[in-house]
Amino acid sequence: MLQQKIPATVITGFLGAGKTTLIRNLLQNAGGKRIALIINEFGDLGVDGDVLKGCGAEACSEDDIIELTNGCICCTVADDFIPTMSKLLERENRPDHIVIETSGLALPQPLVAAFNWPEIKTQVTVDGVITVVDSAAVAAGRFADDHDKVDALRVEDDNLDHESPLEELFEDQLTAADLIILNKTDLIDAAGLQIVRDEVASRTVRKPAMIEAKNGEVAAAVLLGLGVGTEDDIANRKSHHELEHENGEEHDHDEFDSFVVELGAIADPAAFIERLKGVIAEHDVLRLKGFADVPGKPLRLLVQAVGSRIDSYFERAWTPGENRGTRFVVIGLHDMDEAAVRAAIAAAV
Ligand SMILES: Nc1nc2c(ncn2[C@@H]2O[C@H](COP(=O)(O)OP(=O)(O)OP(=O)(O)O)[C@@H](O)[C@H]2O)c(=O)[nH]1
Repeated sequence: MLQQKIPATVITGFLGAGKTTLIRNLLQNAGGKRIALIINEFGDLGVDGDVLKGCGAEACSEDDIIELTNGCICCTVADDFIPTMSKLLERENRPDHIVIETSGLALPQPLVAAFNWPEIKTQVTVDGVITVVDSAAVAAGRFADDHDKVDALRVEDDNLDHESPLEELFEDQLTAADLIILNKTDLIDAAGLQIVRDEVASRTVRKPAMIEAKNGEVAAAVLLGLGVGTEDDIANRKSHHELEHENGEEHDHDEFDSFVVELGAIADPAAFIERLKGVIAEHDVLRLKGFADVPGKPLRLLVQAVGSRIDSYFERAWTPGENRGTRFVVIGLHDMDEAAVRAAIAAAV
């Protein structure tokens, strides 16, 4: 008998938009579905996988969480993603649904196109691409901040086809969407939300449905079961890169850079976080996340910065034998001064 194809949902969206938060909520409310999760992160510290392990054990045990850390999923489709999917599909106990969290810097298009590879196409279909949007960042003009500058340059140079890397990526992730989640609505008012709706709508010609959310609280029935089969429509959702390089030139992430900072214990987390806000603003760090060792505390402190908005909470106990320490991944544009940022973060302790 022919096996039914397993539906796979791709969750994308810029750095810090709330993808992991949405998935955590989904795993905790999966309604009996067994979900396999493939997580891809930019930067050498598997924070998202760590945050998700154990949070929805019934829907997704630790074995069902697979981390792809070898670069952005859109560039490692052949070497990483396809072999991972093949292994997953060989398992005796196949999942009901597969959820893939792309890195915040990934283009979803090459990933979705991979579902047309023969070894995948017969067994899995893309249920839909869900793009999570940080509404507060959009309302603050985060993805359009170079607009005037770029427009002015365009007047001088007709050949200019590049927007800012943030803006391009933002549009590419929206272009791929079957459903757009306007997340973080708690951080903006009604007028701000209207600006976000208009801004997001103006950046996609296909006009997928948009729903509002805070803390990624969206019912599993809304997220899963879109039934689109996105892989069959991927030719209509070309990224800027594909439009500009129809000759097949390789896409890369040269515009962005990341590194890991290791520090000693943080004795006064509140003061550290206040100082960190200043460092992030001064150096235009896009994203910082990781765990801190606070002396005298049995739990590790999760620190999450998206721009200079920082959340932190004690997350779980350090396990016996685990190396207590403070480690953060820092992500910024490629011209970020790594040495200066490292020094400034160290000085903030
Ligand atoms: N105020 C507010 N904060 C949110 C909301 N959703 C997520 N966050 C916070 O935003 C930060 C980033 O959330 P994540 O879910 O890790 O974002 P992400 O998209 O997975 O991040 P990357 O994988 O690094 O790209 C965390 O501190 C979350 O607690 C929301 O709706 N409102």
